[in-house]
Amino acid sequence: MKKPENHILVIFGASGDLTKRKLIPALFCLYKQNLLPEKFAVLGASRTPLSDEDFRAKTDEFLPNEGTEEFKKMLFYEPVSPTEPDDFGKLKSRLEILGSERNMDPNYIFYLSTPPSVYEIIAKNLADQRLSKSEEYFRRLIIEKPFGTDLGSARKLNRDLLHYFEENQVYRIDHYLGKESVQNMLVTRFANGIFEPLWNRNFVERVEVTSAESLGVEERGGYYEHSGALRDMLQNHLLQLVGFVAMEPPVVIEADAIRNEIVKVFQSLRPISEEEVEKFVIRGQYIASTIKGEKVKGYREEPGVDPHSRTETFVAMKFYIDNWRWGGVPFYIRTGKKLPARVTEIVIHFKQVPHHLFNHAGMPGPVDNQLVIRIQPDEGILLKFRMKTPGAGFQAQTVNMDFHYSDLADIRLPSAYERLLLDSMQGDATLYSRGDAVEEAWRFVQPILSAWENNPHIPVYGYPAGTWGPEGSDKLIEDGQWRYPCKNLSDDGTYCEL
Ligand SMILES: NC(=O)C1=CN([C@@H]2O[C@H](COP(=O)(O)OP(=O)(O)OC[C@H]3O[C@@H](n4cnc5c(N)ncnc54)[C@H](OP(=O)(O)O)[C@@H]3O)[C@@H](O)[C@H]2O)C=CC1
Ligand SMILES: O=C1O[C@H](COP(=O)(O)O)[C@@H](O)[C@H](O)[C@H]1O
Repeated sequence: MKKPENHILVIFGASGDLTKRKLIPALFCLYKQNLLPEKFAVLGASRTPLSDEDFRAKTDEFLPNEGTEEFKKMLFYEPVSPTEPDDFGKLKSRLEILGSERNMDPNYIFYLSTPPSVYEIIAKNLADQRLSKSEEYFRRLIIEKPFGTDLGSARKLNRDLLHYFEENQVYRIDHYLGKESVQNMLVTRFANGIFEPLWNRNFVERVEVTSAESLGVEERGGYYEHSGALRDMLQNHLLQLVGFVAMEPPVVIEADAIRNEIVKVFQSLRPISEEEVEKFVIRGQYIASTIKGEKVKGYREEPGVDPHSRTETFVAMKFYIDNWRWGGVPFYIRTGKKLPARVTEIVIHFKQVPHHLFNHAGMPGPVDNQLVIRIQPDEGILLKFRMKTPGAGFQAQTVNMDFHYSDLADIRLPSAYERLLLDSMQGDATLYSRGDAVEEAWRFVQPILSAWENNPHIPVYGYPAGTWGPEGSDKLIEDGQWRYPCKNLSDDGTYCEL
């Protein structure tokens, strides 16, 4: 693979969690694979006063004990407050010094790993120093989610950023798109002749997307209280997965071609009105329970969480995509914390046969064929179909054809951040969200946010930690049930209303 052009990566918010836990380890993996540019430097920039050495030492926790010395020589630090214009003058001088010491072109990527409240001011201060645009060199801006907290703020954020940078310079990270198995969906669908003819309303009964986490909110209660599962996971990661499942074949595998198709899917999402929210959307919050004899905290007992909180830690919904391919096919999506397993998967349920030849006395009823795309863990694809049970008569049973990525010898799955960072260095925005798609996704979820805000009577159902969420989520699916990759873990699998 061709190495990216020489550049300096500036990370704002470099003293924070994401930098040490994800970004620096991802850069180290790229370094080990010899995928970083010939000449490259990382300049950490945040308010905490740190020296280069302090910054390097801070990265130790998530790097291997040995073999990192050469890599760490590429890490530098400059104290910068996003709101201090003078600091950006110093940042510019530091970039020039680093560039001339290393004989590098002034290509820059600015990674905003700060709270979103300072995205605009950082962009402005960069622009004021003439660091945002250049005729000759590349200037890119990577931003972390959340891209706004509702439709209005998302539109404002886009407008604000596009005041200083062009859309093709802005890389909005949705780390789900960096997952190998998500990208494989494109290959599975469009590099095989067997799936695409069936991938439509004529053969598909319903589509299910689950992203379950076994962890709770851990130390992020303060952030999560103002976010909840709808904003944190559904508006972005889950809808992006829907985009990949439902999109039309792009003309070419290029950023704009793929992103155009994803936007079209989002534009075709049938709007759910505020009045319909109760019918189509179920929210829940985990409550204390006992899992395998051990007491587990409820969400309201977590640090940073209001003891009367009504923030949802679980959301499930049903919706339709009103277009030629998917007209009338229900889509069901759900996500939640403190569920029985960490699993993200997409299930395509195919329609049953029109006449049940083998459905006579003593035989189990017809079962739909399912294609399960396992995003994580144990990435792979599973096809469930019926086979004759060996022996007399015509007994049928469901069997699995099961591919696991781990069966591919010598294949290491790169982390999402590794892939996405490398893509941004190559100038490839295919796996980054485009502004219009982000706004369309907010447009779709906005009535849900408004309904919850305006109608406190809409229930937040409690579900015991370690179970699959509120009972109502099962009732969303009229003819069938969610695929449960494992059973409830809670000893107390009862439901209640908060
Ligand atoms: N951590 C994660 O796993 C994920 C994080 N994200 C997103 O990434 C971004 C960074 O997250 P994370 O690293 O966890 O956050 P942290 O709070 O750990 O770090 C953010 C850094 O930004 C700086 N900062 C904090 N508040 C301000 C402020 N008001 N003005 C200027 N700088 C500030 C701080 O550095 P200093 O005080 O030194 O300036 C801090 O170290 C956020 O947008 C988050 O939503 C997205 C997905 C996952
Ligand atoms: O963006 C987020 O994603 C994580 C889940 O990511 P995964 O790669 O572990 O599936 C989630 O825990 C977090 O709340 C959310 O902000």
